[in-house]
Amino acid sequence: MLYLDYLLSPWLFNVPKIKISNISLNSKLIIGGDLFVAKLGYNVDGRNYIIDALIRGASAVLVEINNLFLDTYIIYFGDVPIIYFLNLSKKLSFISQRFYPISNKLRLIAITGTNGKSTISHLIAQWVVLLGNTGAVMGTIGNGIYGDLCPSINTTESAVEVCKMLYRFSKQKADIVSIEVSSHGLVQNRVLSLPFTAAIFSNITIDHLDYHVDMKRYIKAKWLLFSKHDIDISIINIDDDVGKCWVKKISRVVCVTTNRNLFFGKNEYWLKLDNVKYNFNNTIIYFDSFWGKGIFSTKLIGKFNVINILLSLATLLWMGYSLTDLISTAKFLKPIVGRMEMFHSTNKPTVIIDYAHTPDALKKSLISARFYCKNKLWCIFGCGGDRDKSKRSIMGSIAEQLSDYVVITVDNSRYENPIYIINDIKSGFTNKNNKKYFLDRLKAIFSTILYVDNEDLVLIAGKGHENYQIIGNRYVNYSDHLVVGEALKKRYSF
Ligand SMILES: CC(=O)N[C@H]1[C@@H](OP(=O)(O)OP(=O)(O)OC[C@H]2O[C@@H](n3ccc(=O)[nH]c3=O)[C@H](O)[C@@H]2O)O[C@H](CO)[C@@H](O)[C@@H]1O[C@H](C)C(=O)N[C@@H](C)C(=O)N[C@H](CCC(=O)O)C(=O)O
Ligand SMILES: Nc1ncnc2c1ncn2[C@@H]1O[C@H](COP(=O)(O)OP(=O)(O)OP(=O)(O)O)[C@@H](O)[C@H]1O
Repeated sequence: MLYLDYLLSPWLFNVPKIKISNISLNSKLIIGGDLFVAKLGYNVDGRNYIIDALIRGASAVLVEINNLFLDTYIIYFGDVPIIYFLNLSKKLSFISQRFYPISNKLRLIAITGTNGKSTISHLIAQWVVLLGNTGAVMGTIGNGIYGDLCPSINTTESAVEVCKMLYRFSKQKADIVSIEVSSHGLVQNRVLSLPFTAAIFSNITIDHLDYHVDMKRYIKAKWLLFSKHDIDISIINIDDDVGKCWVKKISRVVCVTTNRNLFFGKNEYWLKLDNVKYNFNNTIIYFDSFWGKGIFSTKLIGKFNVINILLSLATLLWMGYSLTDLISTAKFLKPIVGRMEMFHSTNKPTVIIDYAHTPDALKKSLISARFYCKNKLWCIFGCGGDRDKSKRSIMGSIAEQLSDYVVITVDNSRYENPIYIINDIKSGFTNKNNKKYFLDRLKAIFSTILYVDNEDLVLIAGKGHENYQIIGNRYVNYSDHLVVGEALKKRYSF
């Protein structure tokens, strides 16, 4: 509970003293005493719901406007002030943080990049827990104290929800929160007010061009985290060309690389891979860094997970965790749900479930999968509807080049006809050999697992942890994990 005049005092002085019990962007969630924020939406104009919010008992309304002359103008509906704000989307994170303050002991870590955000954020939270602290995460897999996550709507939730959750984590005495920050989240200022102890950049490759239009604008959106946010240190993957270019423009940075031939100055912060050994059940990592050298083994598999682990390690080292403790606990880090998760049992084919849904992720997961495959490599995947169409044919071409058999199926078709999506993927193929098509994902996976040889490996890409299929606007129960479990159970030993 807070008073409106105090809440808005950095921007306005003539605001009445009214008790506010909560902030909400959605009129449907307003209950008596709440502040309703009516913003210009991408689908609908939130200002159309002001009356709805008032009927439900809103005690004040903030309205986003484009007109400079109306900025900070207040009209009243009975006793309820309706306040016009220019650039409300830029102020909302600050307003929300004033309403939902966090302890200054809570350290926030932002993770951005096309791929690897969930993996890195979960690795950090897990590692922090292994070291005796309380870690929390916010991102695609869910939000909450590590081990007790609630499903998320967005990778990065709205400015209001982010602050609300941090307030809760702060009360739950979390020490560290790792927050996935999407490019949409940056453009929409969802984390603008947050003081980040560290900001991590994993990589940037083609994705989300339906929203950003071209790569230049997509990169510019990601750069917002490092140029317009409050950050103590940037932890940058310099194997990535964009990351390499950015470190020249950032003053406080830890450079992370898998290139052992790179050397760093005495005054630089750095961490590099010295050597790596990939085994069937684990990966052995040798590294060198500003903080010292080390070796550890991890249950995470897949080449790309090496840089994810190194970025997490560099962040925690910079934050003051001991090198010895980090090394001794690394072997307890668990693979992240739906990310290069391998299912292997004797006399049955090996199956990997991976969330790869971008061209680069699919390429890297297929390259990694090949390493664990003794015979033929099968790739089952689809592409999302109403999202970046430009990646579909590229993913088709990658799957054709890097696997022996390709099975195309559906993956969150939303309002698009799945046949058109499949045709877009097909347009990336150079021939018709070794391809199968299924409009039913369950059948695609079930029949493939029953059909393949014991020595084959089936990579199922795209849905990872998701336990639904989005058709139209309906979330229909569906899980790759359950289907794989049933299919492997059903398969008799050859
Ligand atoms: C296109 C887009 O980014 N939309 C995001 C945006 O929604 P919006 O505010 O424009 O929504 P809108 O439907 O036009 O509604 C406008 C306003 O009217 C309000 N309203 C609406 C109906 C009503 O009855 N009453 C009411 O008050 C809404 O609550 C909203 O405040 O702001 C919302 C709050 O932050 C987001 O949840 C929403 O994400 C939608 C669901 C979405 O699908 N976004 C995707 C594209 C996205 O953001 N993806 C990224 C990256 C994911 C990845 O890396 O793969 C993410 O961070 O999730
Ligand atoms: N460092 C990396 N480089 C390239 N690909 C990666 C990397 N890390 C993970 N991937 C691939 O991306 C997929 C998604 O990984 P993860 O969920 O960690 O990324 P994300 O950035 O959170 O994705 P999203 O924002 O879409 O949820 C993985 O299943 C894997 O195929």
